[in-house]
Amino acid sequence: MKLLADENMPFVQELFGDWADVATCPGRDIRPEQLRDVDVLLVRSITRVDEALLARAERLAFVGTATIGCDHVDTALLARRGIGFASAPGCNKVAVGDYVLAALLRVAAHKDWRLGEKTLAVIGAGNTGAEVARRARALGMRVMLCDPPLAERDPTDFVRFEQAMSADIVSFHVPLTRTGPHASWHLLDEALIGGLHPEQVLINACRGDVWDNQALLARQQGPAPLTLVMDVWEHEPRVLAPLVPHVLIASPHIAGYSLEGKARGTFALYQALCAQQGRDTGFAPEQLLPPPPVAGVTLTGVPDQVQLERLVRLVYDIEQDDRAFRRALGQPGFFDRLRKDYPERRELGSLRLAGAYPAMAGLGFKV
Ligand SMILES: NC(=O)C1=CN([C@@H]2O[C@H](COP(=O)(O)OP(=O)(O)OC[C@H]3O[C@@H](n4cnc5c(N)ncnc54)[C@H](O)[C@@H]3O)[C@@H](O)[C@H]2O)C=CC1
Ligand SMILES: O=C(O)C(=O)[C@H](O)COP(=O)(O)O
Repeated sequence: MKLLADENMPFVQELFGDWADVATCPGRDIRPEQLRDVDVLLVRSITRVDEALLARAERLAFVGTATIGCDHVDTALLARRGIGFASAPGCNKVAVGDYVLAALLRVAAHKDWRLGEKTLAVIGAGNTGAEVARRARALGMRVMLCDPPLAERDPTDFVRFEQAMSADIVSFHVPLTRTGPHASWHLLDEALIGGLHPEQVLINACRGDVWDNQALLARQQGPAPLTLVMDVWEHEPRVLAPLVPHVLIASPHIAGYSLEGKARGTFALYQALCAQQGRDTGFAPEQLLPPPPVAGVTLTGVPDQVQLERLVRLVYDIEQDDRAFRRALGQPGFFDRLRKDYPERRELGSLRLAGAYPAMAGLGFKV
């Protein structure tokens, strides 16, 4: 069995090496001719799996994407051609929660805000949105959820989009869709951007095209800019460079890049391929992980917001990501290079807190 995988997918050798002939290559460079004799293709979000890519893939029996988002895969085409498909729902949701928590604490320090006095709206209350909501509640924030597709089934817990957009902080967690009643392409459009209050904070850790980046630039260059946290960008890997100086935290689509999240992603594909081939799964994803660099901390009291930020930074330093992004901006291929060379990052749950109050578990720590 020949397996071709994106070179940025860890643990492929460990999981598939003894039953497949494994080759890897950069995800953006996979060409149709490379797939001629490939049985299994494992990709990440940067490989567009469509008619053109699969033109010569006569043996292909399985495609897996080690990601939550599937907007890069023509799943209808795979179904038509009888090619098995799997993604990794929820694999890196915890990492996205950690990223947004780190961002919230940075924003609060920057604006001299007490988060417990602020409202946060989550647009898209699925796996990643729920992780963010859980952390925000643990910070004492008032949380609004906006998810029209879920609200159609049961409106009880949801607010309308217009109300959500009035929150102090609005965090976006929707899949990228271009058609249908809940299409999310440019969900944040020029008209909406123009109507926001200058004190508001917007966070995008889902897909770049959900925000109109040109319209945002126009707003940021005007007299009343917003506070922005951007992990994802329209037209990645290209970035609208003039926007970056107007963004408080800028990162190269790494919100989900914890080692645990990546391990879960590859493992989900391993499980799906084992199921397709009637093979037993011999591993647990935890077995793939090395011990965390910092395993435990003993607290002597309830940490305040500043101490909490320090505690988060012991595991994940979002400012380091921001600095690396700004340093590299403009260099050829900088976006993909930062992602490829991304330092090993662990989830907050890898840190055990002794003496912690129970709400710390809501923030993602192990207590
Ligand atoms: N920056 C990063 O590293 C990462 C980005 N992502 C992106 O985040 C997206 C969301 O991930 P999950 O929460 O795991 O997906 P999910 O499928 O669990 O949840 C998405 C939610 O959005 C809702 N939704 C759909 N259209 C909407 C609209 N127009 N307005 C409001 N809500 C809407 C859905 O009903 C669903 O509940 C993924 O599709 C992916 O594109 C995911 C992981 C990492
Ligand atoms: O899971 C998703 O969806 C994501 O956005 C991934 O975390 C992005 O990772 P890559 O697939 O682009 O490496």
